[in-house]
Amino acid sequence: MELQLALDLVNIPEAKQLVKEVEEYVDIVEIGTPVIINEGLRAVKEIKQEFPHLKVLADLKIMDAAAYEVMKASEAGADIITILGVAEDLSIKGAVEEAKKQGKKILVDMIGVKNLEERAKEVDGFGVDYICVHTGYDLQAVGKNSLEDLATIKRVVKNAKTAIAGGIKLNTLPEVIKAKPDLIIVGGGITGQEDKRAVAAEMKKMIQQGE
Ligand SMILES: O=C(CO)[C@H](O)[C@H](O)COP(=O)(O)O
Repeated sequence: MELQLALDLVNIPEAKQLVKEVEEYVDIVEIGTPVIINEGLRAVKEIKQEFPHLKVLADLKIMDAAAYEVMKASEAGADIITILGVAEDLSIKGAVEEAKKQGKKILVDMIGVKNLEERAKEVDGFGVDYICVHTGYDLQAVGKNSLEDLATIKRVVKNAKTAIAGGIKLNTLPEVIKAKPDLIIVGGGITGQEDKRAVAAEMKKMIQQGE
């Protein structure tokens, strides 16, 4: 199980500072959609340059023009690029093809997918690298989480790695670990804490113990 730090509400200098604090304990740094909207792919480029030993995920949440956007994120240094599960089949296949050309990986974010089981089976057949269940901020606000969805995709996904995101905190991490996703994505559960390094270290320890 890998741990991904999601950076959403920071600018580039703040992102660098945050990664410095927790770099020993995370496997992947996510440059979140709001950061890319504010700072562009320069954020991906600068983080990859400063932390070349970490994998960087560009959370583009691609919906269209997939091959082009995967190419641009790859050029900026992203190792993993996200596309939405609700995108057209052709877009997801195009993203996978371009990522393979560039030696990169594709994570499909299943946020907003209604027919989760059926769609997860389909996108798993497209050769994507990760399939991620995700409770976005708007559903977190009404008390939802992705544990049930994780169980659903774990049942049907045969090729891709499974991932989970959305509101995971230290106190909810044990039940996530028990469900054994390949990748656990944590944003505010680390970035919103007073002692980020200590929380990241504790999370990493719990994940290692759960393997
Ligand atoms: O992609 C995202 C929002 O769309 C976030 O990066 C993801 O939900 C993880 O952040 P948090 O743990 O704070 O929910």
